[in-house]
Amino acid sequence: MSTSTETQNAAGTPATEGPALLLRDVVLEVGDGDGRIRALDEVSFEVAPGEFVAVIGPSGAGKSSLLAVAGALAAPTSGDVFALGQDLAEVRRRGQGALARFRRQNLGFVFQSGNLIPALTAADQLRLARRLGRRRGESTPMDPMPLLRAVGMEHRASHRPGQLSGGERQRVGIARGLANHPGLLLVDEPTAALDRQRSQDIVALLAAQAKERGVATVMVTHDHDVLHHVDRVMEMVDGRLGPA
Ligand SMILES: Nc1ncnc2c1ncn2[C@@H]1O[C@H](COP(=O)(O)OP(=O)(O)OP(=O)(O)O)[C@@H](O)[C@H]1O
Repeated sequence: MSTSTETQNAAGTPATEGPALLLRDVVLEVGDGDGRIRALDEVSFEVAPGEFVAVIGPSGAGKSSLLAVAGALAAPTSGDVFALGQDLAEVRRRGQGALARFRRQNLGFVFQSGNLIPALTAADQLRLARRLGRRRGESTPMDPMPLLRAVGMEHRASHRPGQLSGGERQRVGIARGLANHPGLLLVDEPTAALDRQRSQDIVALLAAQAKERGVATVMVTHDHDVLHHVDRVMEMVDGRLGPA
């Protein structure tokens, strides 16, 4: 079910007047028995449509856990998570299939080193993502070229990941993350495998896409040199999130 403010745009993506991501008093406990810890400790967090937020913090602070909860990959122990106006607990109650569909159709993920499928060309990475995220009644094959052009990779459309540089793979990974017109893009350490200049280019690209497409973007990073590209920096320490 959706919140009362929700409408559907032409692409079928839920569009809300409220935040693209809302976490309220979220606790995530992980591990067993005595080893049980709070990876997220009463986290409250809002991201507006088109806003680009960086999350920094030491190793083990809970940054990946935050992305997992926001991306419907992990259920919080307590607290509420709304993505694009949808209560993820409610989507989860409809079953794993509904949850996976919601994720594929509405959320985008970008991983550390692109995480591309080795056998597919850059264009086919996007086509596959689009197919997997397609909504009922949508059948038109996707033209991957506009998106590849947007990330400066049109000239590499028929290259496979093994024929691309680290920065190029990351660009294709970003294009793939945007293939289903997500309202929320979750990005995990996008510059980990890149040199300084490429890191700047990639994060500038994410910032431009957030603004052009109105996609709320949450980026976990250790790279303090790229923070001038984002709208807001949050810091995670021992499972607690606050302004940096
Ligand atoms: N499945 C799990 N079982 C037990 N402990 C876990 C599990 N997942 C995460 N943790 C613990 O939860 C805490 C938060 O982990 P998380 O991966 O979210 O941190 P992080 O800030 O992303 O770290 P890094 O920057 O090193 O990737 C850590 O102490 C981690 O060891």
